[in-house]
Amino acid sequence: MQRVMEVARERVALLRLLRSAGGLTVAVLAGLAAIGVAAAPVLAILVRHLVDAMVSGAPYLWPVAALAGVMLLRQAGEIVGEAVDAVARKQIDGAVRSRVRRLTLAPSDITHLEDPAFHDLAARAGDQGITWRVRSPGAASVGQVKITVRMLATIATAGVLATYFPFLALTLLGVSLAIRWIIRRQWMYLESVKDAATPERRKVDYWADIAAGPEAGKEIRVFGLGGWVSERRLAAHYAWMADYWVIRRRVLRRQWTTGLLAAVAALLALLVPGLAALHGELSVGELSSCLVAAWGVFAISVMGPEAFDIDYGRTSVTALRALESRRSSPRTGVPAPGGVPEIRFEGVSFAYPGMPRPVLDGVDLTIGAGERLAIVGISGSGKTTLVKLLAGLYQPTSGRILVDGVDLCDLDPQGWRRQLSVLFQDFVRYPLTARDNITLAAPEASGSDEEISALAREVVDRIDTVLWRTGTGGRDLSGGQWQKLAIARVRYAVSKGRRVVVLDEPTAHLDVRAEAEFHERVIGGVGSASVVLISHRLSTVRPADRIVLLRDGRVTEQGSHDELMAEDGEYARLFRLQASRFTSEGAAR
Ligand SMILES: Nc1ncnc2c1ncn2[C@@H]1O[C@H](COP(=O)(O)OP(=O)(O)OP(=O)(O)O)[C@@H](O)[C@H]1O
Repeated sequence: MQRVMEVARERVALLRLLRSAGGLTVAVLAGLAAIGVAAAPVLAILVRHLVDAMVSGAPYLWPVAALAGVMLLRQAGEIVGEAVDAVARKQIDGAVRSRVRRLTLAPSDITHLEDPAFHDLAARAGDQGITWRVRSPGAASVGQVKITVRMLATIATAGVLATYFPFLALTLLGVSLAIRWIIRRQWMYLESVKDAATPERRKVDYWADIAAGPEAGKEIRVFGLGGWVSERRLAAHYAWMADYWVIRRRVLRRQWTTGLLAAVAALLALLVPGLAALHGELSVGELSSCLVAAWGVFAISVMGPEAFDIDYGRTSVTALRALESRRSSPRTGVPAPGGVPEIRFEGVSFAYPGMPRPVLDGVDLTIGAGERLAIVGISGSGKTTLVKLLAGLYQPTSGRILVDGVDLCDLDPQGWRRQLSVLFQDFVRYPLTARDNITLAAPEASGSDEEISALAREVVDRIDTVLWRTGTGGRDLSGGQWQKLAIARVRYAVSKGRRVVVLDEPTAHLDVRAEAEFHERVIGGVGSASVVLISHRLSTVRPADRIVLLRDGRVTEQGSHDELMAEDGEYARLFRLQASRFTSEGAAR
């Protein structure tokens, strides 16, 4: 019973999706549905009048005209229906995809983006691509309309047959629905097998993207990985489909049961009215009507394409519901304090979801208002993670981050981020204009052409140059030019009022001159804002007010460059190691 309720809920949810198709489309669908429901029983009735008139020699012009009219109407309905269905499908699919995108973007942190279960649900909820059927929520929703029409038409046609043979009508309806139920169960089982393999399907998509996308194109060619990538894609495809193929073969072998049931039902549908006509209990017209009606009832046993659309697409609805239920209401909080804040990490620990060991393990650190703080440490010591916590992209597992004494968790995330300007180590190279690549760091503000051009001068002549290598008329930048543009992005955001600047490896791609000028031009140019600078190049961090060394998830050393050198600890050792490589002594070694 619970399962029946669940299926009914799914079906209603599918019909509800129609709201996204727009009023006019739904109205036309409803009109076509009415024609679809009425056509089959009306045809069965008209056939009787036509045949009886012909047999008795009465005029049969009007039954012919009526019959032709209904058939024409049904045919026209099917033609128009194809187009309207396509429109409705597209509108619903578009709406569902937008919904999934909104749900993906809604959380103010990024924990969900690293949860495979979230990605599986998002893949199921969205358009599932084109296999031999279009597997999408729109197709399922339109399919639900069609199946509803078919069911109502079948019941009405069974009603026509029941006026002569109620028991036959009921039996035929029962057997036809049973056949349908069996086939549907088999296909649903198959669909659940495929659904369970969604993580495998994502791997197929990954390998397909790697093979065809521009990102990995260079390495694939230089490493000679073309064949290997194709094999991995194929292997992923087999891993995804292997169980499915085995089970599908088993299901196909079992089709004889439904074939047998169908043969018995067809025999009954022919024999019962036929024998009655032989015994003079039915006129030829009534016999024709019964046969047409019986065939109409029997037709419901055939799983039309819409049934597959529903069973393939209903997983979208279930997944969308699951995504909705995971949605937490957007985090709000108190407005971020005004002015340049003091930021204090108090015993902050953090482990990535699903990871056994914490990356940060009791970090105590204060970033004074207006301070130029550098964070150094070996690769993987947690520098970027600290920045992500500072930006509120993750919550500390324990401990807290205070902004002018207010817990970061209690601050309005959007308001807090309006105070930050972050240049991530893996900053995004947006396939947009140079202007957009700069101004999107402070989308709420507007910048004059002059100021944007001044910021972009070193990189491009025209700020409206499109930086999209695969786009028509676009051009690409070198790694260092992109980094300069990303730095321009930060400077722009600071000019629009950001008060805390975070720079994660901002000079990694810069040439020697640009690196040498970095401190004066970029750090010196941020005015009273605080700066958190992360770099492996210790020459870059040397002028900072304070340098912090992260090790084993904790702050182990801190002080100015001179203080740390005097301390002669890990920082001093790393600094000497780097410096020695530029001295004749180091070069000779
Ligand atoms: N999204 C993630 N999920 C799981 N573990 C992660 C994730 N991001 C980073 N880590 C792990 O956390 C640790 C710290 O990574 P983080 O990027 O903060 O180091 P880092 O000090 O910035 O390194 P680098 O100097 O190389 O940039 C690493 O061991 C890394 O493998």
